[in-house]
Amino acid sequence: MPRAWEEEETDRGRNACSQGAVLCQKEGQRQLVLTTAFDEWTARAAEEAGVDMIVAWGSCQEHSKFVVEAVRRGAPNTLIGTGINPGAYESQEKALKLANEMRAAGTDIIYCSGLVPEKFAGLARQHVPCCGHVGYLPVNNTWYGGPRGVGKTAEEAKKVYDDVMALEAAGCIAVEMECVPAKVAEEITKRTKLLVFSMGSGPNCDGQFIFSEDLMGTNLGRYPRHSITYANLFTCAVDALKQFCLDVQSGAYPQARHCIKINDQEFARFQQSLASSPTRLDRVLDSAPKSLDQYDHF
Ligand SMILES: Nc1nc(=O)c2c([nH]1)NC[C@@H]1CN(c3ccc(C(=O)N[C@@H](CCC(=O)O)C(=O)O)cc3)CN21
Ligand SMILES: CC(C)C(=O)C(=O)O
Repeated sequence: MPRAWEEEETDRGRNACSQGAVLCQKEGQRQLVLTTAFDEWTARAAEEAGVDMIVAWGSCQEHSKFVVEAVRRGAPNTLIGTGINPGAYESQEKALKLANEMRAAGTDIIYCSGLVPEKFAGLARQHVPCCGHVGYLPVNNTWYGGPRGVGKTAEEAKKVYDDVMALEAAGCIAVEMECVPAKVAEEITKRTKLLVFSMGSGPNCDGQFIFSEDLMGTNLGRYPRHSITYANLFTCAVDALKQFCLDVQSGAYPQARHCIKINDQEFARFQQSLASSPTRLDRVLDSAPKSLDQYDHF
């Protein structure tokens, strides 16, 4: 018998990789693959590559909508999670309103780091699929004192476990576990119903999540220890643009095949119509100051 996710993949429509199919991963059939996309072509590349879920967001609600719409155009058949800053959820009502707007823009799962469980519960009651975030939370950076592994002491590891249980009780369907020691992440994954997406938390979760800029080599900053890089697209882009500069400067571009033709007869008629028009040089000389008197007004 085909496994749930295989069945659904034979009939690809919007959300071929549905939440139901995704939740079956909890049975350990295979690791889910997650990455980020902030534009249409990266989303298309992720979908063509077979990524299970794309996480996309912007700097504010309006920007997030714009990003999610582009990502949905690029990846019509892939599950999308939208990260929303917990600060944007001023109230329970606002949380629902924002979540609905993001779902209208094309997202499937509301992804939020640092949101208090009560607000997640409000969303879950309205059947909004939610993904929480535990371990190192960049959005709460100040409290962690910068990026670091979280859960390296028994107490801190237990706190991560408690956070996951609170998200589970609030009705979330998944959690991103960021920079938690692999052995701790494994023990917690064994004990929660939630899908656990590992970002640097080892192999024994339900999926692996790496930023697309790290995978493709377009990260302009530091590559975190957990990242892996398969291409150097930034270098490729610089090479392509550099070659264009060289070709324009040397006259190698454009060639005949880049140019639009006009038949000889039409061109001859056009030239005739210009017979009495001054040349560019005439016009430039004509517009040059005749004498310094022109600058009287200074
Ligand atoms: N390109 C990119 N990749 C990411 O993984 C990523 C982002 N951006 N932006 C938001 C957050 C920030 N993240 C980070 C950033 C740095 C570390 C970091 O410095 N990690 C340590 C290992 C920690 C430890 O061993 O205690 C490192 O040495 O890389 C971790 C997560 C993950 N996220
Ligand atoms: C997707 C986002 C919330 C993330 O994982 C991060 O910034 O670490």
